[in-house]
Amino acid sequence: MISITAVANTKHSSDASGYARNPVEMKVLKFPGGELHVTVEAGVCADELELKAHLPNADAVMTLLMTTDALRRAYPGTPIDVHLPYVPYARQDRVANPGESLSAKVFCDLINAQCYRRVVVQDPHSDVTPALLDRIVIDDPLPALRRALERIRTRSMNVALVAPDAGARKRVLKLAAHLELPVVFADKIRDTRTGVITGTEIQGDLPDCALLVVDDICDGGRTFTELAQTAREKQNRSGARQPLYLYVTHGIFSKGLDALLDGYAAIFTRNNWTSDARAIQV
Ligand SMILES: O=P(O)(O)OC[C@H]1O[C@@H](O)[C@H](O)[C@@H]1O
Repeated sequence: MISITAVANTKHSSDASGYARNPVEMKVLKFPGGELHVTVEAGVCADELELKAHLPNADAVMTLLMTTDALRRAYPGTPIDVHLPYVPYARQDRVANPGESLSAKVFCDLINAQCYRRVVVQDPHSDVTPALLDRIVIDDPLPALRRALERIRTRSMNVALVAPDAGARKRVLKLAAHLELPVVFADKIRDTRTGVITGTEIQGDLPDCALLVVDDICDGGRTFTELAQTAREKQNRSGARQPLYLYVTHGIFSKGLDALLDGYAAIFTRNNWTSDARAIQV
């Protein structure tokens, strides 16, 4: 879904904030052949424009590009900020096998060509996205994670963060340092040709406290169901039974929540792509 807000400076009016924020209506049509057509409302008072775009598929990406063009024509010279909580294609950020495309670069080049004033994203998958996207602003990840921790702490006092794989390690270490929490490391074993996860290992002993697995994305969920199983086996061997929780910024949950909820006492997310309210939005 894409929404547009017109922000107008009202410093000389009675509005206390100094800014008026008004929605800009937009219409998206799909022709029988599959092509899209976008029309935006013209004439809304705007010193700047904000686009919010949830981009779960290629039609949504095309709609964003056409909306941007429509805005440039209807509001010439007005700066546009785009908020892309999830950056699609950011996960394929290196060429792992000869002959592959570099998807992250293809998508970031498309966004850079739009010349937005700012591109605001949440929890980019790796350092490659900030390196490729011009004028990127990364939203502070701590408030949402703190809200998840508050919910857990009402059930059990101490919490350790778990980095589910090597890719998550740097992110989780940084968050844990800010929050002064211990960290547990896990390693996901994946076949790079098929993408299939073939196992998970957890390093060392598990601390005697609740465990919060933290990652950027839950897609099909295999990373997390495998990790939950490995954690349970480890706990069974040591006789401990610390509750396991999951926090992901982008809750795609493409295979639903049932299998995940077998392994986790609660699932927290900043962006729930599903209508399943069992994933707690924080
Ligand atoms: O296992 P699923 O949920 O399909 O995929 C999510 C994982 O794949 C990675 O890119 C994400 O960072 C996360 O670790």
